[in-house]
Amino acid sequence: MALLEVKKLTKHFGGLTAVGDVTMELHEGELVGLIGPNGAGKTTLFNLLTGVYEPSEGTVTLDSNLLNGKAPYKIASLGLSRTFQNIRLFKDMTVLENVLVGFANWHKNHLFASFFRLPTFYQSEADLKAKALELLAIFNLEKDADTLAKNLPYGQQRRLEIVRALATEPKILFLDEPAAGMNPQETAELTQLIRQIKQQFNITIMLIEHDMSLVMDVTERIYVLEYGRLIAHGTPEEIKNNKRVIEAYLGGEA
Ligand SMILES: Nc1ncnc2c1ncn2[C@@H]1O[C@H](COP(=O)(O)OP(=O)(O)OP(=O)(O)O)[C@@H](O)[C@H]1O
Repeated sequence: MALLEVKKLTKHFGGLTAVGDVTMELHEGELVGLIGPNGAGKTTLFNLLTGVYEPSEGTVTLDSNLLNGKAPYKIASLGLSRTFQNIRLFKDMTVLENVLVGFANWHKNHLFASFFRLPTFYQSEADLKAKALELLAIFNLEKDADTLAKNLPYGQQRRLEIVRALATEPKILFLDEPAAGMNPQETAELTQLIRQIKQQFNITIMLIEHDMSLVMDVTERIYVLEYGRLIAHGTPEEIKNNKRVIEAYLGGEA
């Protein structure tokens, strides 16, 4: 059974159907791409999956839990984590503090564990700090632990955002245009980082990205949206050669 099941998901904004009748599945450990021209509905779809928007129609199910109508923090605590198109770090906090906030949000939502003093909750602050530093070390940010987030170079801020999203130990990580604004070297490092996350954490990742070489390089399957509708689904090779997809992109740029 799929980890995440999306059935006939639809979102209307007034007369506009931003996402229409989208059906898709994510399986455990997969790295899946979500592409489409500007305004195709990619971010709206992420917002529907993470509870920012309520669907007009359709269902989202994670591990047999229906997510419709649940608040974003609740959905996060069930195992969905995301990054945003525009960096949303606590810029005046240190790198380490940003990761600790990730932990804090997650623990706050595990009241059951807290109440019964399960080990997942009752770790001391020192333990959490050690765990945060461990995570930072995996992503080569440990040396910057005490640096204010705003003083990190752009590429590393994006990297930190991903680390913070991982701090909640998600089952699925949604990355919304992680390469936006990056230079080629930063994009190459990001490609490596995404591969590393998949290998080391074995989580499911869904990636929205306009950088086609990055998407084609790292993903196993790709869904393509245009005007809110799924127009294609397949391996990177299949998508690269799909006439309908090529038309959508050429049309979008014309
Ligand atoms: N809150 C909103 N209210 C009204 N319309 C919206 C809202 N959010 C998105 N839209 C519209 O829905 C459509 C899909 O937008 P969305 O941002 O999901 O596309 P996208 O594929 O992520 O685009 P991009 O690649 O440019 O980020 C667009 O026409 C957009 O203007």
